[in-house]
Amino acid sequence: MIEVSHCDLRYNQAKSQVKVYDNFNLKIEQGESLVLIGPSGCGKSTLLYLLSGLMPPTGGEIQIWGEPVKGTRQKTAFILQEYGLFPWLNVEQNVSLGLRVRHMTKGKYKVLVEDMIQKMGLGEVKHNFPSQLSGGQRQRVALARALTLQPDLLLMDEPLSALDALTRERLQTLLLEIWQEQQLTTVLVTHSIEEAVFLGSRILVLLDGRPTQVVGEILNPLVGQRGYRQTEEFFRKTSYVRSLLERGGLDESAK
Ligand SMILES: Nc1ncnc2c1ncn2[C@@H]1O[C@H](COP(=O)(O)OP(=O)(O)OP(=O)(O)O)[C@@H](O)[C@H]1O
Repeated sequence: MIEVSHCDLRYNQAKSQVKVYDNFNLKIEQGESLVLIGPSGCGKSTLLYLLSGLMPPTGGEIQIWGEPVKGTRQKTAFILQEYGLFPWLNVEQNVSLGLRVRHMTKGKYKVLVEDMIQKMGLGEVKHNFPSQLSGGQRQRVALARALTLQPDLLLMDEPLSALDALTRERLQTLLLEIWQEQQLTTVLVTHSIEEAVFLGSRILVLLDGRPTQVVGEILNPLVGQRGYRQTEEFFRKTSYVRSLLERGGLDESAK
């Protein structure tokens, strides 16, 4: 289990401090696909940074599988909003980067990288540079690079937001397949209600308060079922998430 216990997080700004998290608690079970949704600035990315170990909490503790997080971990993969690809490396080199950094020999990583490139449908563009790829292809390269490292926790910050609607749906399906096949624990940030309900086995709706509050926690047991997007239950869940977000907005303006 992943446990965020009594965490505080404050940012120093020009003349004040922003208290984003105050005594925040969260548990994530192994194999869950947790989605974070909420208005801009409510603290979604900050929570990912805390889980990644890139940013220590100002108070409290985070444990992953019983181990306190004290900096980044090899088994946590983090996909950022702008893909994080190196423009001077081609697809193959970008995908193999993590393995090379870990000093895996070329003989070993070549096979793994080629497998992943094929799985992600990048075979035809493997010698291309990021500038020669579409947004969807770049996103698949970022995913491929993360997955070659066989993470046990995959964090994603709005990974599909820059894509056109159809490419986005295709990649949502790919993410779902990866999550189901590998029983990966994932935490994904999105602004899209449909994406949250399509991908999240649990959805946390956050409110832009100071500190951040969880205004809704929705279990979504049918996630991953064939044709889920077309069901009444899917529609019901998206309406519910929307109503929580709207109520959050109303509360905010009533302050
Ligand atoms: N490095 C920083 N220094 C100071 N304040 C910050 C810093 N990073 C974020 N903040 C503030 O903390 C709050 C939460 O930011 P965060 O990026 O986590 O929100 P978010 O929900 O991910 O937003 P978005 O949906 O726009 O990406 C915001 O008010 C933001 O202005």
